[in-house]
Amino acid sequence: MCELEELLAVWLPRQRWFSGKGIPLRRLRILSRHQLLSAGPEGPDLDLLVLEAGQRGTTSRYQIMLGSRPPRTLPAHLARTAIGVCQVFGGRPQVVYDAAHDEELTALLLERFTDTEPGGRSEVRFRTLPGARLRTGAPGRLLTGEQSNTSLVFGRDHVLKTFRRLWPGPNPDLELNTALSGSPYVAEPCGWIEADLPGSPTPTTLAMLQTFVPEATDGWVMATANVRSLLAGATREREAAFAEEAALLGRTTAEVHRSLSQTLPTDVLSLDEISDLAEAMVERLAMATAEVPELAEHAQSVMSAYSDFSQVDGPLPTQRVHGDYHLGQVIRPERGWVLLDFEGEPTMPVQDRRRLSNPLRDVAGMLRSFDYAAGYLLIDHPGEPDLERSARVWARHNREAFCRGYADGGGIDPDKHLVALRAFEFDKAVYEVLYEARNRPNWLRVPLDSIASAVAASVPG
Ligand SMILES: Nc1ncnc2c1ncn2[C@@H]1O[C@H](COP(=O)(O)OP(=O)(O)O)[C@@H](O)[C@H]1O
Ligand SMILES: O=P(O)(O)O[C@H]1O[C@H](CO)[C@@H](O[C@H]2O[C@H](CO)[C@@H](O)[C@H](O)[C@H]2O)[C@H](O)[C@H]1O
Repeated sequence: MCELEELLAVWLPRQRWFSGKGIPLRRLRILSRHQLLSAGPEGPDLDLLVLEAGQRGTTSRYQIMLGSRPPRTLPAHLARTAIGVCQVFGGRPQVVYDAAHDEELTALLLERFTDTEPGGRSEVRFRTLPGARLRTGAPGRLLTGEQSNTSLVFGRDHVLKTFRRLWPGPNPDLELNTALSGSPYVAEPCGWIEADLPGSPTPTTLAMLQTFVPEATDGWVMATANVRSLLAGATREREAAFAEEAALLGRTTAEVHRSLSQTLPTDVLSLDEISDLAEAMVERLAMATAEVPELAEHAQSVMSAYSDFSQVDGPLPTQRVHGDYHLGQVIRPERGWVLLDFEGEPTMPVQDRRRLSNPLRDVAGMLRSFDYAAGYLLIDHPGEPDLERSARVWARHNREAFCRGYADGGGIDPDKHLVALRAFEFDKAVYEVLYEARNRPNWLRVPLDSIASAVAASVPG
């Protein structure tokens, strides 16, 4: 390992967006380096690095924008982004840092889209979609939050989402947003950055440029504010107002599913394929139970839901879906709900995320999210049965409102497919158990408690 790789090997696993948490990092190497700016001896320089991280026999690729400046010249506000001091690619010692925080450098990324020959033959290409109108000049402000990727907002015009974990080929977020282009329910895509990477026959998407949707509140913030006010004694009218939002979200979801089914391929799962899907759910449960033993006490009941699903009266229609649908993926500007982040579950291999699926998978994701909003607020109120009852009633009302909206909007009626819905919900909750154990252990109770309640609700008597 070179010095820079050694520094990165310590820094990478500590990042919020590193998806291999909990598994030791065995190897790290810089797979490719693309110089985006070299400002001379005083710096700063900007390099786009693709790292290859080896863990437990598998390798994953991550993207970082590496800033470098002469030692002791890193502005104070960037001090906490420093990765270390080392010789960068054989040159003089430099302080290297995560350039996503450096507005002087991120402004340059947007400018690059307007270069007269954005495509060119370079290994990294800045592409724009036909008709996209770009407004440059604003610095790229980093969005903070619980993110799997890193997004930069330019003024009130654009968001550049840089994908941290890279998979070969087009990123599903770009693919689906492009298919939905023109829909009022997505943020209009404007372009993307792609690169030819070693070992990958098709270009890999590095980032996606979208229109910024101003003055929007995220669904998770709205939902948790509503539960919180209810627990603090707010009126039922306030709760009912949010249920209207849940119903509108259901209708919007159905509209988006319909558009996806009209513009991208669809299929039908045979009975054998449904059985295979149930088998994949069983495998995920086994993997999660090995990592989180508390799941074991519910495994039998969850398996029996999967077994019921494997025998449903097929065939089951499939199409491209969101894949990781929850309240944090939807924002609410004045015009109605807007759906974001069609990347699918960030830890799943891209070929699985591109697979056609039944739209009830997304319905189940959102239903889980209403449970989450209620359960999250109960973490700080253990042993308060009245609060728990109110929070659970809140979740039930919003789940019902969402399903009603979904069916009214022309989607499959979730109430008529309870066996499939139950299996998808369990599968999502199992995914969440793994996700929380690896990323936010003090949230682990939220999906575990949901599984326990769903299991208890199915026990006769
Ligand atoms: N086009 C947009 N307009 C307004 N806000 C956005 C836009 N895209 C993303 N955001 C904000 O950034 C957050 C994270 O975006 P998302 O695509 O979900 O990234 P990640 O994959 O990292 O979770 C969203 O929850 C939303 O608050
Ligand atoms: O939005 P991401 O693509 O980063 O999705 C991952 O992180 C989510 C958390 O940020 C996680 O969602 C879970 O927590 C949410 C509240 O923070 C809740 O609304 C979701 O229902 C719950 O699944 C998501 O699972 C994960 O893939």
